[in-house]
Amino acid sequence: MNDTQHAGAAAPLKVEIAEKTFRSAEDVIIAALRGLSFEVRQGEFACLLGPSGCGKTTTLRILLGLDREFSGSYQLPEGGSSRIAAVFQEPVLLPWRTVEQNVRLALSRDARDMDLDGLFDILGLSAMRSLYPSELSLGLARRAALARAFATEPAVLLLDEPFASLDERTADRLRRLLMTVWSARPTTALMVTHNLREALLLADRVIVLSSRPAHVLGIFEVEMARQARDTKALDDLVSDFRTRFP
Ligand SMILES: Nc1ncnc2c1ncn2[C@@H]1O[C@H](COP(=O)(O)OP(=O)(O)OP(=O)(O)O)[C@@H](O)[C@H]1O
Repeated sequence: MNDTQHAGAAAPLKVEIAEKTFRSAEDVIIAALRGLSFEVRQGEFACLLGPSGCGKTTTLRILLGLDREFSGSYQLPEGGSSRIAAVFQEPVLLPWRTVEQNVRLALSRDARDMDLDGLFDILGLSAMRSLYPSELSLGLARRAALARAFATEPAVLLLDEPFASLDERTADRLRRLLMTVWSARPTTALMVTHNLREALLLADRVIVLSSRPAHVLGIFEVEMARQARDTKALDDLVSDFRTRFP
């Protein structure tokens, strides 16, 4: 049994998943999540950090309404022109539409003509608006996917390892672009990652998950201002983190 509630814009994203199981091809029951409970406050950037296969993507799929076979409940804040936006590892762009058309198609009809200059500018996409997805590098395609997600001004933004399989320089540039666009348009955000440094660079709070079946081991608050998180500061944050979560 599950239950989805919608709360006011100031309400947190609240997750209370009692259990989520899968049945394997060999008919074995696999418990992916058990007693998973956490909140993301309004306007906060949180990371879900956990080992490979612990149930992170499963959690996002439940929040996106793509998987309703679980016991428990969750509550999504409301607001924005769309309630929820998602950015996945693979930026699912329509190949026969330009970058700009891909972004505008995500908008509600009455917002289709909105001014997107500022958003394209922040993401360094101004010169790529009329390109087609096949003409974009992987990094540019991810930027287009971020533009599409932020353009809808969602009440919640879910990101599933959006920088995976990029070379480290491109990934780092994109992380910084994400922070610039997020700071310009603060949005309640939950990002899945298994990259500790990435989580400590981006997040206000890191929600640390156990191995499968996932539950919360603890919360690591990153109290340092984002501009101060340079290489040395990140090394210190990593060692603080390792002291708490060996
Ligand atoms: N449709 C499915 N059928 C059976 N088992 C599944 C299914 N989807 C996920 N699982 C299993 O549930 C567990 C959690 O999977 P999930 O993809 O949520 O993990 P994850 O934390 O996102 O992993 P990663 O970091 O490697 O992407 C894994 O053991 C996975 O094999």
